[in-house]
Amino acid sequence: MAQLLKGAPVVAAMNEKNAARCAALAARGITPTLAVVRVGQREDDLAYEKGVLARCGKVGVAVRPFVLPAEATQAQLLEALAGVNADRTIHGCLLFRPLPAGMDDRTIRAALAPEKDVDGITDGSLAGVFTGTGEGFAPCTAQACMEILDYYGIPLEGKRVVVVGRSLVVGKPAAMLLDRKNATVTLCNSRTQNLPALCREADVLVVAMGKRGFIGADCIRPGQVVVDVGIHVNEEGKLCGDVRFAEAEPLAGAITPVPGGVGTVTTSVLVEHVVDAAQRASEKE
Ligand SMILES: NC(=O)C1=CN([C@@H]2O[C@H](COP(=O)(O)OP(=O)(O)OC[C@H]3O[C@@H](n4cnc5c(N)ncnc54)[C@H](OP(=O)(O)O)[C@@H]3O)[C@@H](O)[C@H]2O)C=CC1
Ligand SMILES: Nc1nc(=O)c2c([nH]1)NC[C@@H]1CN(c3ccc(C(=O)N[C@@H](CCC(=O)O)C(=O)O)cc3)C=[N+]21
Repeated sequence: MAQLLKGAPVVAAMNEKNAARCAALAARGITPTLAVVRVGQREDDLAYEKGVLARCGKVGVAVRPFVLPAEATQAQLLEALAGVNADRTIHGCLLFRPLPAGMDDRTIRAALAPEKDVDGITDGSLAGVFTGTGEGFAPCTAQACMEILDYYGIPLEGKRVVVVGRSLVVGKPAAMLLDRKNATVTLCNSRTQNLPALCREADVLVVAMGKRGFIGADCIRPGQVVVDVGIHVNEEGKLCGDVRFAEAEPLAGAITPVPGGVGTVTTSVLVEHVVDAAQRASEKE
């Protein structure tokens, strides 16, 4: 039986801290405020948005939705972002991606003011993750993995960590953050050979490949720590991860469940970044 690395206590601890910091800012007349920019009505955008609204409301972060129709042009989205950038009462911005076909992700990302990039999508934020200088913000999901490992006291220094998936949203920044903890990190991609054997060598296995149930018992060494970042909906309409939980759980030493794991912590990291951004902005005034 593996230890369950549930998100709930991590979220509770982060909520408490975020709420206290919000109250301190409110006493100075500042309401940390997040702009949520969405193009169209994609289902997983809406699911994430719902979680963000609930979590923000709970700790005292205001949310300003900017919703554009699915057929909006790139110029219209750039205009919305310019409005977000110019508005001094907005401290952070969450832009749902992937963007509709026909919009250039790079152009759009570059349009967001780096100091409002609480989701870590601009090159400036990612450079900060790379250099460890603390400028910008790390992508929330990558940081959520770290928050869980930290909360449960999972040792990383000198440990072998295998990260499966190298997207800029999760895998690559997670590898950088793990490296910063002096773990020995192996970063895998779709061309990686002998993935199961490689996975079994890890002390900590982080899975962010976007393939439902891809990781099974053949990839797990008894006692391993498994962090499952994947979020999918199965045939029964239930949330599940990239890891086949029923197979992995009896082998693993500790494992994050889906639902109730990394995904729940992601929103708390986002909220923390908004509070950080509001605090930084207030210190500049
Ligand atoms: N918990 C949360 O809050 C969040 C969860 N997610 C979930 O995390 C998962 C990953 O998301 P994201 O990073 O955006 O996904 P992407 O599709 O952008 O990236 C997937 C990565 O996995 C790699 N990969 C795919 N197949 C294999 C394979 N057979 N062996 C090794 N590597 C492979 C790809 O390699 P290559 O580069 O070679 O193509 C790629 O680097 C998804 O399930 C998503 O829903 C995402 C964001 C937030
Ligand atoms: N710029 C950007 N950043 C994202 O992080 C991003 C995005 N765009 N576009 C959409 C996808 C999808 N995504 C989800 C995250 C959590 C849940 C989710 O269901 N969360 C539950 C918990 C899930 C669980 O229990 O594991 C919750 O917050 O309560 C769903 C979807 C983020 N995304």
